[in-house]
Amino acid sequence: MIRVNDLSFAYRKNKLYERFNLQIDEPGVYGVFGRNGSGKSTLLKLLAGLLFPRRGRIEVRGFEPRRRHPDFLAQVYIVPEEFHLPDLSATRLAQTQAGFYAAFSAEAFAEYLDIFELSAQQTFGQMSLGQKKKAAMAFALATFTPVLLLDEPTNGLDILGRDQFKNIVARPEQRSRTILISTHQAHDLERIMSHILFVDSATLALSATLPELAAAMTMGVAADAEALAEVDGLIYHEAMGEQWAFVAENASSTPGAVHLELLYKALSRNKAGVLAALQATDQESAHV
Ligand SMILES: Nc1ncnc2c1ncn2[C@@H]1O[C@H](COP(=O)(O)OP(=O)(O)OP(=O)(O)O)[C@@H](O)[C@H]1O
Repeated sequence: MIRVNDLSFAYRKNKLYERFNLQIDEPGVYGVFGRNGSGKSTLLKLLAGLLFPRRGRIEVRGFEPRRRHPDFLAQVYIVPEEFHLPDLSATRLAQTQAGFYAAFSAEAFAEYLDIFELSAQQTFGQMSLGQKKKAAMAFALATFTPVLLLDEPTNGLDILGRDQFKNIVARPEQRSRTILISTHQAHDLERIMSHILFVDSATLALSATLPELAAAMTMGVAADAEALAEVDGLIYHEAMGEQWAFVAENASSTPGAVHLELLYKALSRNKAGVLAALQATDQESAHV
């Protein structure tokens, strides 16, 4: 469905991706993580055909995004972190733009606006920043394009708005889509993610499902240094007052707890340890 082979991309002399590979074959909610400036927004724009690779090949649902074929544009919807909405009401937006997306659902749009507590008649010019973001998201989610790319979707949303967003993404009608979400709100969004992608140093450092991560690692809090010393296979730990948060290899056959913020820190500080844990479970399951 999405294939990136040997991608190189640079903004003038600023090399961002070098021999980058990514393969996505199944629908799901993919969390795209990485440090500031690691290239998450750039990756989403490359997949949407808004930027062009310098080298390598990108394929999304059989199309090369850079060609911007109309059939490709009808299948992929992106909400960049910064976007512009014309000064229209939601109703008018649907009338003017829904026609581009064959599976757009006016009923779902109305329902999502309702969940976000927005009026379909109010114009975007009269909305706050967070309300505009919700309106853009409601439209994007109602397009039902097979591929949906959301850059920092919960930035600027209040606590209830974040819950509303999560509830919509988790609804059954969204399940057949491939949704890529670039975010730093790991803790906030971990409940809805099925896969994790981690971009680091111009490469894809990690691509795993949540069950794979839970089989390979466990994450939690040890009451004190003594308790931490008893944790086998430590990959990462950090002080939290008297307590210690940790990521460790999961030696048991029951899934460990996954906390994406801790995983993110472990990947940033000890990528080799995380990858070794994943590889170890890979080999174990290959022997079953
Ligand atoms: N239009 C541009 N022109 C030149 N350089 C750019 C441009 N957009 C981004 N960059 C640079 O490319 C790098 C990656 O930017 P990008 O926005 O893709 O990162 P990101 O992972 O989404 O970051 P953040 O987490 O801060 O949103 C950064 O070093 C940034 O300065």
